[in-house]
Amino acid sequence: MLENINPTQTGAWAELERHFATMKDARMTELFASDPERFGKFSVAFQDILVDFSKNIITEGTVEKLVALAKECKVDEAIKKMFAGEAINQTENRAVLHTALRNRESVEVKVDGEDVMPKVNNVLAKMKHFADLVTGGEWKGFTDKPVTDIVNIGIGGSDLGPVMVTEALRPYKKENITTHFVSNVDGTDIAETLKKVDPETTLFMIASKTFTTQETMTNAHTAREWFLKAAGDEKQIAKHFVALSTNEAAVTDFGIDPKNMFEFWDWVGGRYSLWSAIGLSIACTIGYDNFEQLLDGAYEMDKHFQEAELGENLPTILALLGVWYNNFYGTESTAILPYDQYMHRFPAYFQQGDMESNGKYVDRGGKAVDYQTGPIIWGEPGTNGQHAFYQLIHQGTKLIPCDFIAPAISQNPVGDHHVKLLANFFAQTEALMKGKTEAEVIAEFEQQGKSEDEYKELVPFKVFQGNRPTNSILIKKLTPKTLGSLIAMYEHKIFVQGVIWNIFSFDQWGVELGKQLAKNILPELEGDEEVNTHDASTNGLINAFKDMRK
Ligand SMILES: O=P(O)(O)OC[C@H]1O[C@](O)(CO)[C@@H](O)[C@@H]1O
Repeated sequence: MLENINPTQTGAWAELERHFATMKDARMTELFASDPERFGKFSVAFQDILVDFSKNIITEGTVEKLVALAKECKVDEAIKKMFAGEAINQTENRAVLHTALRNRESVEVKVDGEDVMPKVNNVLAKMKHFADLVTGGEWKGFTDKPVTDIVNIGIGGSDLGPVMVTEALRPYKKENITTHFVSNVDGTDIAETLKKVDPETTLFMIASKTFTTQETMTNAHTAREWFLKAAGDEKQIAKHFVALSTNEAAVTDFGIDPKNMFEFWDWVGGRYSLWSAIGLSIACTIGYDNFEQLLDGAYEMDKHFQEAELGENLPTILALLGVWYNNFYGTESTAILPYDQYMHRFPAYFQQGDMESNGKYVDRGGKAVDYQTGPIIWGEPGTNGQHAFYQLIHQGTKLIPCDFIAPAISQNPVGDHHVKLLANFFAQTEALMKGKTEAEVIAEFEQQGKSEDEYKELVPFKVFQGNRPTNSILIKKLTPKTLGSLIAMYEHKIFVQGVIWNIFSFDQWGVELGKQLAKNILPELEGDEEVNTHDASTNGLINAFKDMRK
């Protein structure tokens, strides 16, 4: 059980409020000018990852007070409880053990008195065997041809993780396998994918923790019909359909042989499941050895998270900086900006990871909170974002803390692309911090030989206030291992924030209402009768939809 601690009632919070009053007008440029050691003090190197958080509106006192808040909110105890398999997902009475899936030394982890590691390792061994057959061209279809295409059908955590990782690790892709992802219930998604593949050489992975999700089951049934039209015999399903799930009964009902089911367990949250059997599409795309490297990287970060002092602990530091802006500066969103094209789905992945975890207004005591919880997460790869939304980050009225992520070594060292990309990466965080003063704008005009009359009206538009906070996360190279560490770092950041905000980060009741109402509406869309069971807007829209289809 995690304790019910209102963070705003702690001594550390009151201390932070007082401290904020002294910090709200602080300028980062001045903090840098007054401390030549600032970069060293506010950066942490972890293996091939360097996190520089010196471009934040903080002093050593800020960090001390934030760490005191983490301590008062019992973050250290919460970490121990999570890793030990306590049922910290209290509203579902479940342990939270995605960390056991990458527990590479197989240290015993007990759930209800049973060590889960033997079954974790059994599934990993089964995944390895299967992935080796697929990538080795030995898994054959109903006409005895090797599989060339995988279609992963899943949504949310059963889609975004595998999509993000297979995209991020595209340079490690096996040449003989092409992987596709279908998630949306919009028929266009599956229809367009099926146009690209051949039933004789396609393997479908039905990825669903519950095996009841409407979108996934609808797409899975469409794929099954499409396949059977070509194969003509249900017995062939075994060669072309596997299930990644916790629900053996529903998998069997669907017609998939349980021996083609890769199991995981209710203590793996959907948005934390890429490390489990849900990662089978990853293992079959980049090869099992690389999948294992991904697990290794996450495990290294797990150890750091458990062992490092809170003030040196990367996930905790990132979490505390987020709390500082969210709860004291009143920021509403955080941008994740990878300067790596392969990481283009990384922001979307953590949009689910963070917003489904910490988008909660009820605290662990069941009461509505009177402070802000999870931020809005968004982002796009640099430099595309620069030419789209950075204007608002630089000169808008909203303060948006940003994480900039870049590899030092490119997977595609073409000409001078990478140094140009990285020049932008460094320039943006510098510009966001320094801004440009009125005097600098005027000096620039004068250098161009412009008279005061020519420039004076333009000056205010060209001033940048600066003082906009960023973290820079520089990684040596985007490898399976560094990616594993990076993902685990963000996962644990979300966890620490949830503990401090006194919410339950591992349930997602907020997605249920829409699902229920859609179920009620579905039968009403059949037939011609006018619908009048809802509010006037919903009735009006449904009836207009029916009219349009006449
Ligand atoms: O894997 P499942 O059970 O199909 O669920 C898919 C997704 O649906 C949710 O339950 C809600 O959107 C997510 O948490 C989950 O990742």
